[in-house]
Amino acid sequence: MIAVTSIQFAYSGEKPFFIPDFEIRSGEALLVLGKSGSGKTTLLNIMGGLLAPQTGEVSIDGISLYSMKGNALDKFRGKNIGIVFQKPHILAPLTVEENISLPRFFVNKPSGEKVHQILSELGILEKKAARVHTLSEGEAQRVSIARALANEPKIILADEPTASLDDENASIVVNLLKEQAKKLHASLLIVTHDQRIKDEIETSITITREGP
Ligand SMILES: Nc1ncnc2c1ncn2[C@@H]1O[C@H](COP(=O)(O)OP(=O)(O)OP(=O)(O)O)[C@@H](O)[C@H]1O
Repeated sequence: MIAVTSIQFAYSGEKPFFIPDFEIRSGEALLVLGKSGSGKTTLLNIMGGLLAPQTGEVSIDGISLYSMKGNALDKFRGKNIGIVFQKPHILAPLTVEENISLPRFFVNKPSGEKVHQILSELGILEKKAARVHTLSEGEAQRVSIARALANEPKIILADEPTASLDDENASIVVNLLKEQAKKLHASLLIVTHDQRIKDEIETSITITREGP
């Protein structure tokens, strides 16, 4: 479970964001909606341990994220949080399989079978030896999801995962995220302004720059 409490955040010299308190229990999903510039990616980065708020707390299973710093925070993030970025951050010189193995390598977990299982569940096993530039956008997004899931995280954060996808691929990607979150008993947060996702995930909050 992830809980966001009393967060205050402003980029230097800018006006603050209004971030409501909320929690996402294990196995549950939440959509964060809001116009462009409302602070959705900012919120995701705060929840992912990438951007410390000025005040307030993000806690994961009772552990306060920002009570940790530097290496300890990086390790905790690597082990517990899977982030699907807006643009797939996949490493071009590596194959699909190597890209998915990397996060496991960093936390000293063996790859092999687990990586095959994830690739197979996401329907990209036959692409395991492929280089990233040979993939379609839908496939690249699935690789990106596979990489976020590689360490079987407790928290899955996805930033506009369907933005560049057609209806069919958008639906496949959302359902994969939902299924995997259920299976891992993880909390899933999807940040989006894609109206198509609203039909797939019922619970949502909307953030605005002006506040309530
Ligand atoms: N590092 C930064 N320094 C200063 N301002 C920033 C920084 N990153 C983002 N911003 C500003 O903060 C606001 C919110 O950005 P953010 O990316 O969180 O919005 P968003 O809701 O995710 O937008 P979109 O839907 O377009 O991705 C924007 O006005 C943006 O220009």
